[in-house]
Amino acid sequence: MNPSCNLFIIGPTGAGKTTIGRRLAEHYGLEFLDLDQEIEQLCGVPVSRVFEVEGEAGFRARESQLLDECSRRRGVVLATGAGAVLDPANRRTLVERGYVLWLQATVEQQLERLAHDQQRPLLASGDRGERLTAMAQVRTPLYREIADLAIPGVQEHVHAASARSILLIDQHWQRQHAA
Ligand SMILES: Nc1ncnc2c1ncn2[C@@H]1O[C@H](COP(=O)(O)OP(=O)(O)O)[C@@H](O)[C@H]1O
Ligand SMILES: O=C(O)C1=C[C@@H](OP(=O)(O)O)[C@@H](O)[C@H](O)C1
Ligand SMILES: [Mg+2]
Repeated sequence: MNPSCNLFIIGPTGAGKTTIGRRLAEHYGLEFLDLDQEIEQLCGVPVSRVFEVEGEAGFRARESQLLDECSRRRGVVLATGAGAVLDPANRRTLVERGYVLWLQATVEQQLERLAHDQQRPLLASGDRGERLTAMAQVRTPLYREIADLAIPGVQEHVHAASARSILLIDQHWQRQHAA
């Protein structure tokens, strides 16, 4: 991977954007940034508190602002939040400023991985399976629209998922440069 290139990670909540993104950054010698963590640093409170105080609209405005700032850097792996693709301007930013990697996950995988997680405000109430299914209906076409490469969600450990992602990225990268 070209060290001046940015790698942007998109995909549904619980797909592993934060966890695997960090490992990809280590592997490629790039800096790791997580959009939610950038928002938490700026606001000094967890994302769930930003939703409580400013509502989803307030959170989205901060997300767009920080996406613009982070994506101007070079040589970063940036894990986005699952809803960052909802804004057309964010989608343009991602396409124009880096290589977009879509980590996929089924609703069953999401439910299992997030079973004990209370940090995702959009999953705090209601039936989680229904909410995740409804989110997927809206967001999957948007992920598809901007992804350079999709990594299928497979039942495996984080370590294996990271190694498989690296293999697929390298193959895709080599094909692009051979062409
Ligand atoms: N490919 C994977 N296989 C198994 N567990 C995973 C995988 N990716 C992530 N996880 C686990 O799922 C949880 C959510 O992962 P996270 O990286 O926060 O997802 P995201 O940032 O996409 O919402 C974490 O506990 C993480 O260890
Ligand atoms: O689905 C969403 O819109 C959100 C996903 C979260 O990130 P993850 O994808 O890391 O869970 C976080 O940005 C916020 O809670 C909103
Ligand atoms: Mg995350």
